[in-house]
Amino acid sequence: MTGMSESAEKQGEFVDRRVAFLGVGMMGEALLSGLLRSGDPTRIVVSDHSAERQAQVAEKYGVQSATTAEAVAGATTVIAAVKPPDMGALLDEIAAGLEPGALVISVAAGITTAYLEAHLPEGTPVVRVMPNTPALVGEGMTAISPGTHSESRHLAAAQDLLSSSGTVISVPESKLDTVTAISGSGPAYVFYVVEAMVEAGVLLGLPRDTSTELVVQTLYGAATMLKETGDHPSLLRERVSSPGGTTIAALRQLDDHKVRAAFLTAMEAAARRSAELASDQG
Ligand SMILES: NC(=O)C1=CN([C@@H]2O[C@H](COP(=O)(O)OP(=O)(O)OC[C@H]3O[C@@H](n4cnc5c(N)ncnc54)[C@H](OP(=O)(O)O)[C@@H]3O)[C@@H](O)[C@H]2O)C=CC1
Ligand SMILES: O=C(O)[C@@H]1CCC=N1
Repeated sequence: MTGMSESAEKQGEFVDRRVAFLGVGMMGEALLSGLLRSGDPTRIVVSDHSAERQAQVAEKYGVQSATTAEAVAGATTVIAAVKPPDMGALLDEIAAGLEPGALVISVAAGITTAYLEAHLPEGTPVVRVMPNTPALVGEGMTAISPGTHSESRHLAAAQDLLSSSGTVISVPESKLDTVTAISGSGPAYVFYVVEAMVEAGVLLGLPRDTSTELVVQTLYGAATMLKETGDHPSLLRERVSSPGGTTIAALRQLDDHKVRAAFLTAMEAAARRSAELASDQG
């Protein structure tokens, strides 16, 4: 520990010395990759049920690899990135080995802070977060909510850690199932739309790589316009739709096929499923 972090710790700040990732599947790897954009690989350790996966990720990112117990020993922050049904067993496995004062961050959909706290030693600070996979390229969207024993310094530490992988906002935990439905699962809806548009290009006779380039750059350009101008999407859509033109002809078909309603129903289903995942764990 440096002299500077010692004095920060004495002043009651949360000093993050070692971060353990438990579970480095799709989401764990995305967050790890984001964290390494500003973090020091020597203070990160990864562990996974799959020894092959653990070794592969450790080698790719130049971080330490360890068993779950070894990873947790000495960790000031533990990031639990296993599937919701695996969370209870993981928490029970690590509870006894957690360092006093260690912060536990869970990324699992639906798993509440109350559930996390019930499986960890009394007083453990926990933060429930809902990230998304664009964290892999530093463009993630993460919402965070504190548990009962999480103080502002813990929330700030979680925010600091996750901000290297993109934007971070704080929301009440009651909103996290909705966040999961919108931004957590959101990249999948976007990829689905991209697939459909690429297929349309192929149907209309374009080579697949040309169609893909057209769609991906269009998506990137449209997202950048939304972000940089701050204009309402309806306004931006209207600017593309010439009277009697091509765009309005297509949009009419999307309305006829109730695509907007389908999106609303789909995201309601995702939010409902997130809430069910909590009750599935008892
Ligand atoms: N994928 C996404 O876009 C997002 C996922 N999430 C959340 O992230 C979590 C992980 O999802 P995702 O990365 O997609 O899932 P993955 O299945 O890709 O990754 C989970 C990894 O954890 C391993 N694992 C299971 N139990 C343990 C354990 N006790 N100790 C160490 N490793 C373990 C699994 O190994 P094995 O397969 O061998 O069991 C697997 O390699 C989920 O809770 C999900 O809700 C949140 C936001 C977005
Ligand atoms: O599909 C899931 O359950 C996870 C949570 C959000 C994105 N992927």
